[in-house]
Amino acid sequence: MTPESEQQPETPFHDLDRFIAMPRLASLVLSPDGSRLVTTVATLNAKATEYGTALWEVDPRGEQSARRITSSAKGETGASFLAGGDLLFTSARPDPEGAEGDAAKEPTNAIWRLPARGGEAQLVLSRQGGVRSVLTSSGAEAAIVVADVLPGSTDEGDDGARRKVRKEAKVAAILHSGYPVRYWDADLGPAEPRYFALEEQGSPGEPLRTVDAADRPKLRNITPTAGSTLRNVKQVISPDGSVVVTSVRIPVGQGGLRSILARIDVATGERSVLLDDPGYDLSPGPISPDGATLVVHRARRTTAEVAPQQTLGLLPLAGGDLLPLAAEWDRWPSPAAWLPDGSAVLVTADEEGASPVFLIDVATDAVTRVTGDAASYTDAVVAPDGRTAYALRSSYEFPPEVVTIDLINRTVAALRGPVERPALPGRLERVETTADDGQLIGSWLVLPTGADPARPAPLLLWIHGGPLGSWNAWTWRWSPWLLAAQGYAVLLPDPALSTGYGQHMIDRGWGQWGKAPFTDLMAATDAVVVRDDIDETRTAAMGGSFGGYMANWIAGHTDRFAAIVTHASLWALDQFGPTTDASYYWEKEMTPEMASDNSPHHHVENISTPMLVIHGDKDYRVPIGEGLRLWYELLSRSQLAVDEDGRTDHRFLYFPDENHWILKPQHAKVWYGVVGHFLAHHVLGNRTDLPPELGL
Ligand SMILES: CSCC[C@H](NC=O)C(=O)N[C@@H](C)C(=O)N[C@@H](CO)C(=O)O
Repeated sequence: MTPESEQQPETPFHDLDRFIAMPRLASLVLSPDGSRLVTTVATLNAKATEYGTALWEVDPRGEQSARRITSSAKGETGASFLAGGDLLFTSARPDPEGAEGDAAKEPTNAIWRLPARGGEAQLVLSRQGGVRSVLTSSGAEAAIVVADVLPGSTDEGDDGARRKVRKEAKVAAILHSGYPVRYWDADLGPAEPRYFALEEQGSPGEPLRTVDAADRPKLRNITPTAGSTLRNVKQVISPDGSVVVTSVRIPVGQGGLRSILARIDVATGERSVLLDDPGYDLSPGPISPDGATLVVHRARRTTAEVAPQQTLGLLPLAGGDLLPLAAEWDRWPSPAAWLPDGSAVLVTADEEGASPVFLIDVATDAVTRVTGDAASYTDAVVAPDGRTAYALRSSYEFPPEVVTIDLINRTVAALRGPVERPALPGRLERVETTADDGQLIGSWLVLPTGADPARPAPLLLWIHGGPLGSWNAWTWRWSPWLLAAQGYAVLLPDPALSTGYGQHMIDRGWGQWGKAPFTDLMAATDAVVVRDDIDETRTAAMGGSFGGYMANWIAGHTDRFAAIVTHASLWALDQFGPTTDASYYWEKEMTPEMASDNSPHHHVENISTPMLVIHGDKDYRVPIGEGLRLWYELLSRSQLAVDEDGRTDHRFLYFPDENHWILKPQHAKVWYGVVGHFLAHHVLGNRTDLPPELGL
């Protein structure tokens, strides 16, 4: 323990067990009448090895305390209100009305319904292949189910029989003829997503009754011939439930894919192309309350010379041209909801280290910033009065919480949610510096309690991933407060390629990762190490994913840091391109020459800084080959001395059963424990214990 931390009041960030046990809030849905808000809370199980989720209700008026409304060992998620007020959700919990022998079946995600009038949740629908998600319409008692089917199956019974054959033969093999074959940490296939209409028994609003399995609602496949085109795409349903608009990913030859928009008639399954623009990948935003207009999100398709750009448009669903929406606004908006009178669209967009809520007037294109604080908003929903919105809000000072937003007065207030804000072991400051080309570089600086000129804090430079992102929201994955609790200051800069600073910030780093992103990071570091509350002689750099790429690049280009931590990092760009799960994306990011010019592995001989390499074997985005090659090349070619046992000061923390993220709570503890140990040794000169769970 450092002298600094001994004097700090205890916070959950001083104890990894308390940190992983903090409940985590995600998602927010509002009932169509605006009277009920439902969120999801993840809590740690008794063995501290897994998170389970439950649904909680939050009073939109802020009067009542939040209350838990579901409970089961398997957890609940995917909440969505039916027009009449009943709540659908998904869960792999057992059916209390199930037949004998059901308990022995492998649990799959099924659809459950919690009646608005109270009472127990009832199983609505379960199928052998499980259910991915449910979409409900706001104005009619209609629901669409997204679920996977084996492509050759003729109906639900046949799908079940084919699954049984695979399962009993213990076959996991997948025969592919197209691309992609993996996504983040999931193997794609052999099943493919389909959309189903949920054919209800009984009339909307009719009191629920306990129904026999045979009488339960049925699924009607409305996309039987979709092939693999609906994998990992977004879809929306019209307010009257008659139309689904979806992205469709079409092959464009040689492993490439692009997204167009299709309209599916729910009654007939008839599908038509709504919008196809070879220059853009398209995804659907919300449909206007009158059902006439779709918000379209357009992501410009890149080349090595043309950087990405994201814009919105309005598309008449009855046919017509796409009308750009706020095209002159130099931000990348994510559409969230329409105002009930159809006059404006509520969006969020990264902006200078925050992600505020904005309103775009559809008649004038005028953009109004609604939330003024330096926080990030997600899951925004609008109440039927059109004056109030609700959202999840977080920042580097607090994890997600439920807030109410007054759209007229532009004020925000926290509601009585299921979780409290934790005490922090320090404070947050916004700092800025100017790069050589005049670009302003903004950063968040976490300062540990007690840092002052008499006791300057050691500094950790943390580099975000993407690279198209920004340090602007709370993350459980890289919490700077755990390091602040150990006495470190943590610098969170937004270099070139970060979002929220205009298109120029993207353009100046595109295809040149080793140039402006690197020099911006160094400029941000230079600007804080001159502070008298920071100790310039004790610094380290860390990053994950693209941030890990940057950490590797830094290692080969400067010895200013005492240690470097590189997690799930890109090392050799020539091999990364064809082995990542989305090579077609990478192909449009750099030419082979640019990849070679910007590849950290060419600079391994310059590396003289101890590096902690961290990688998960199930990482399909940055495949394990990057970590393995980095590790071997560090040992065989970097400048660090090797002792007679073949050991250097480099370390490799390998997770055989984790992916791009470290998800298991016990592994998150090991991650933070090993990182803390490595930094204490190389930055502070302290010997600390390794996590006992490593068994060393
Ligand atoms: C397949 S090429 C990279 C696509 C994407 N880049 C977008 O900016 C991406 O996934 N990059 C990862 C290498 C990465 O840095 N991921 C970030 C953000 O998800 C991370 O923090 O993991």
